[in-house]
Amino acid sequence: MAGAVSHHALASTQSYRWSAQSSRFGKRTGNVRWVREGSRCYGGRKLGFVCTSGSQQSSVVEPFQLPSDGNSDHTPKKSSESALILIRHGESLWNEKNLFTGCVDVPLTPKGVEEAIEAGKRICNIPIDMIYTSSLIRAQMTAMLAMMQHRRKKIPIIMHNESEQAHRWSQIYSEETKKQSIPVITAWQLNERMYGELQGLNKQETADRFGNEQVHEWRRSYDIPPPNGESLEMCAERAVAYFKDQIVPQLVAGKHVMVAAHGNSLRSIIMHLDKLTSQEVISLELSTGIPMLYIFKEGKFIRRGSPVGPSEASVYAYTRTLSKYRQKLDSMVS
Ligand SMILES: O=C(O)[C@@H](CO)OP(=O)(O)O
Repeated sequence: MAGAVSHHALASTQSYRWSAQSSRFGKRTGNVRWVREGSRCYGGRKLGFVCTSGSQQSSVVEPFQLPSDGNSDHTPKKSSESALILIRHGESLWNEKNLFTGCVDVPLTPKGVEEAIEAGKRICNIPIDMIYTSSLIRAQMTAMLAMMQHRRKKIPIIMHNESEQAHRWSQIYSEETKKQSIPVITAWQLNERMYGELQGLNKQETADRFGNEQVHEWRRSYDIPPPNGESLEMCAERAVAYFKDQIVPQLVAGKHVMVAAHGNSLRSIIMHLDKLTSQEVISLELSTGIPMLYIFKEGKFIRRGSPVGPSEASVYAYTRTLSKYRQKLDSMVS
């Protein structure tokens, strides 16, 4: 293995995990509410805190610098609220085998398919106008499977803009059909962090060889890259830039967006949204197939946690747009 990687002592011993569970025993770290889940051992350290959903767990994130590209579509509508759903793909065949995956394009396991379907049920009442995925099949499968559960029954369609011909050849010529479709934009910038020379290695065997602390540092530190791979900081440079340049303008224009991506590309985006420090992000863990909801309103992102189920009152009670959308879906089926 090439590349000497410096060894830093791990400063944080807490783990933060998005989950659908709730608990009364919370503590606040900055603008984020963290709730103890229990504990488990990782690399000899006690870990185990959960960041939960529910109205008490909302946090308001400082307003973004809105892009000033002169596009009037991006003018914030005062009354508009947009939903932003972030979802890590379901379990992949290499998650199951405990292999470093990074940018290797591996499909979902049957369990990963189930997770994506379950995630879809949890968000089936939340409006979605546009979907962004990485260019990797596990994120795309997750988005498609989740959308099959959506009550609006729009069909997600991958937009092929890689060449003028691909764009032209994938056009739809019916306005009515377009209205029943959801554009899916694939972007390499949302790909998993490139794991360099760890890709394809077994995580446990790598820890046995290099030590738990070294491997934890490669996996979770902010600015230390694995050998010839990307650090979280390097991953954030492309993923957060893409989020700001391409996705925020859609939210500002009032579009509801789902982003299906990866553990580390989403960690970098959540770090940005929740203003986590480089120490706090070490402990942010995302489970496969758990959808996370933010509301974008008046230039601010409000964390809504992970919807536990399709009818979870707190998700819909909170925003007028979401509750109206759900009422509309209810009236369409009755
Ligand atoms: O192998 C990977 O690409 C990632 C995500 O599965 O692993 P880690 O948990 O180390 O971020």
